[in-house]
Amino acid sequence: MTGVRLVVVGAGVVGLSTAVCIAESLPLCSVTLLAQQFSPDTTSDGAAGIAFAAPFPDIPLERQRRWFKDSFDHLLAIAQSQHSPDAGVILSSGCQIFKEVPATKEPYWSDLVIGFRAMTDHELKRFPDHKFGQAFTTVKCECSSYLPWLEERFRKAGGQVEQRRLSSLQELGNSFDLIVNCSGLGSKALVGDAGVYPVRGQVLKVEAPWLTHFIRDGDGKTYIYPGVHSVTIGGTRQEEDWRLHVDRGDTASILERCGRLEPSLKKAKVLAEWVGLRPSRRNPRVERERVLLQGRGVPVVHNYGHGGWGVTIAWGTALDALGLVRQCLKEMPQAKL
Ligand SMILES: Cc1cc2nc3c(=O)[nH]c(=O)nc-3n(C[C@H](O)[C@H](O)[C@H](O)COP(=O)(O)OP(=O)(O)OC[C@H]3O[C@@H](n4cnc5c(N)ncnc54)[C@H](O)[C@@H]3O)c2cc1C
Ligand SMILES: O=C([O-])CC(=O)C(=O)O
Repeated sequence: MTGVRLVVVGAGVVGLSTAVCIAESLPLCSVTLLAQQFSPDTTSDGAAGIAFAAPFPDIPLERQRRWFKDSFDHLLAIAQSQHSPDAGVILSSGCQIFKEVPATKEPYWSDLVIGFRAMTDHELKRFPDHKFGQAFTTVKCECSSYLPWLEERFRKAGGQVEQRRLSSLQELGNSFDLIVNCSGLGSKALVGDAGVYPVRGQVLKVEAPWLTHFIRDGDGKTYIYPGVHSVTIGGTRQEEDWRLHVDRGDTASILERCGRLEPSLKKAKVLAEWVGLRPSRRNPRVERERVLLQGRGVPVVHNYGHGGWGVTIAWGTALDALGLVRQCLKEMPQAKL
């Protein structure tokens, strides 16, 4: 065998990041990216794409910091390069505000973003319902540009692309030596993971070019994120809600809540409405196992379950997945790397 046949399942931000990391680092492997949906039809495409995260309960904070830092540094380098317009990655400054002072005033990533500080009383006067705030500069990664940009990078590294829905990993057993599963919410059925569940999110894209700074309520339900072509305003966090259609009640509630934070939004034209299902899990699953496929033990590296923070940590978890792929390859005596 001249090279290992590797397949990455899933072409959202997690799958594409993982596929690029593997194809660029392991040029002697043949890498196929297989997915039912590609950009612009993935969950990742509609995400606001702000680099921001809440901690997962059972993953050591050092590992989460590494995921955040590797991703942030990767995105920051793009935002500060000539690739920024094509890749849709920009710097974004703004604030997160809280109605009650939070127990943790500094999130674990406060020293990884730029210029993190507590807001002054003077700055908070703009938000009379809020008592505490954090100001910082982060990156905003717009996946409707970023995913096609990554896909081109993947193809340039020799990767191949196939559009197909899998009912079971068994369908891959004969064609591939190593499977990387980045199927997000699809993992619930594809690998029978009962711990995966949807958290429905609805957002609006509005025209308000005068807004340049983001505002996020610490409750995670109301946010205003100015972007390259429009402002994303949201949102909802509805657990176990599989509805993919726009809910009129949610639209009215988003406009009302965001208009209270930023009254000028009442003058903004609504350009689009969008619903996505966050691929949620108590903790993301970034680990390997061996699965019996058509009588053959095939290594599977999992990388899914990023919930509301997939754009933020995709590159970091992709590097971890690459490390797991390398471990699997070391155990294949015939593999040439
Ligand atoms: C409203 C909203 C706003 C958000 N804002 C942010 C934000 O500001 N910052 C942030 O970091 N995150 C945000 N997120 C979260 C982010 O969108 C997700 O964490 C991220 O998109 C997950 O990426 P993924 O690649 O795992 O999944 P997806 O993008 O859903 O991709 C899954 C891929 O797997 C494929 N697949 C699944 N099952 C199968 C199968 N059986 N056969 C073949 N292919 C299959 C799909 O077709 C698709 O290609 C937001 C989410 C929502 C809903
Ligand atoms: O929470 C946010 O600020 C944006 C986000 O990640 C989401 O809606 O999932």
